[in-house]
Amino acid sequence: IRVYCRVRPLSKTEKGNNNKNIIQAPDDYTVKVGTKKGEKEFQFDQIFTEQHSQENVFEDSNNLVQSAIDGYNVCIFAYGQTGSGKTYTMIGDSGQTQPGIAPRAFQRIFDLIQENKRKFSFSVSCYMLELYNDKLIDLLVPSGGGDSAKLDIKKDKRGMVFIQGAIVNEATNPEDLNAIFTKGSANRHIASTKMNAESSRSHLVIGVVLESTNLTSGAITRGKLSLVDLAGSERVGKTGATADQLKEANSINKSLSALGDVISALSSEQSFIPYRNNKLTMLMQDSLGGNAKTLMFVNISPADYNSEESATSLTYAARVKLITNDASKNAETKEVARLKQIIAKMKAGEDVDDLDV
Ligand SMILES: Nc1ncnc2c1ncn2[C@@H]1O[C@H](COP(=O)(O)OP(=O)(O)OP(=O)(O)O)[C@@H](O)[C@H]1O
Repeated sequence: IRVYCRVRPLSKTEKGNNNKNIIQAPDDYTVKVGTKKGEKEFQFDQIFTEQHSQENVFEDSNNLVQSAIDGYNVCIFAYGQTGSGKTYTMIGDSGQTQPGIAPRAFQRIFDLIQENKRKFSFSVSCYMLELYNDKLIDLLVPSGGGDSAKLDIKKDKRGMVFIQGAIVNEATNPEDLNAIFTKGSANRHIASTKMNAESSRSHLVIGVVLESTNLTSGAITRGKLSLVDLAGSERVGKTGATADQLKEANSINKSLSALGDVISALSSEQSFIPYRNNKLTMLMQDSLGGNAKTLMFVNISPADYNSEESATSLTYAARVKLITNDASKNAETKEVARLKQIIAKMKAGEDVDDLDV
C-alpha cells in the first residue's frame, strides 16, 4: 500500500482569522506537524503541498489506471477530517475547474482503450454507492438512492466484489462516466437531504469495472478501479452533539477502525483478515490485499486549530504505512550494504564468497 499525504492550503477565512500554518514538509517524503505536545514527524511515499497541482497529484497516480486495465483491482482512497481536501483530491473543486483524480482517471481509461483497441475490445461499467450509518445506498437509483435492503455485498468466482441488486451503468466514453458520476452525486445530495445528513458523514464508493477481450486469443481480463472518498475522520465532541450526530460518529469510527484493522492484518501478513467486521471493509475487500494495488491519500489541514486532528490522521496513515515499510526498508538497506560489499571486494579482486553480511 502506498500512502501519499496531501496538505491543503490555508483557506481565505483561515488567513483572515490569522490562523497559523503548523505543517512543514522539509522534503518530498517527510511531513512535520506542530502539536501542543510538540512536533511530530511522519514519513510517507510522497508529500503534496499547496505547491502541487491536481495534475502533479494525478501524474503520480495514473499508472494505476493502466494496472486496472491490465486486470488488477486498484483502489485509490482518501482519508482525513472534514474539510481537509479529500473531495478536492478525489473529485476536484465544485465547478470542476480543477478536476481531481476521478474525472482524470475517467479520461485516462478511454485514452488507454483507444491506444489498445487494435488488440483488445473493452467494456466499461460503473456502480456508485454510499455507506451511511452502516446502510448501503445505491446512488444510481434515481431520486435519492434505492432500497438498501435489496443490496448485498457479494464476491464473484475470482474474488471481485459486486453489489447484488445495485445498478451498473455501461460507459463508452469519458463523458458517459462523468454523466454517471454527476447523476450519482445528485442522488447523494438528495439522499443526504432526506436523511438530514451531511454528505461528508458518509463513505462514497465508485467502482469502475474494466473488461478487456484479447481479439486474437479471446482471453478475457477483468480489473476494477475503485475510487473511495471516506467520511470525515474527526471525532465529535460529546458535549453539544445530538443523538443522531453521535450515532453517525460512532458508525464512522467503527468503519474506519475496521479499515485500519484490515490494513494492519494485511501488512503484518496475518492469516486471518477481518474483512467481514464492517460493510466498508467488505466493500473494499477486493481492493485491499490479494492482487490489489492500493493508494491511500491522507488529507490534512495546515491550520493550527486542526493540529490534533491532523496528527491523528497522520498517525492512522503511518499505521497503514509503517509495518510494510519498516520491513522492506530494512531489507533494502541490508541488501544494498551486501551488494556494496560485493562490489568493493570485486573491485579489489578479492573472493566474494566469504561475506559477513
Ligand atoms: N489542494 C487544494 N488546493 C486548493 N484548495 C483546496 C485544496 N484542497 C482542498 N481545497 C479546498 O478546501 C475546501 C475543503 O475541501 P474538501 O471539500 O475537498 O474537503 P473534504 O475533506 O472532502 O471535506 P468533506 O469531508 O466535507 O467532504 C474546499 O473548498 C476545497 O476546494
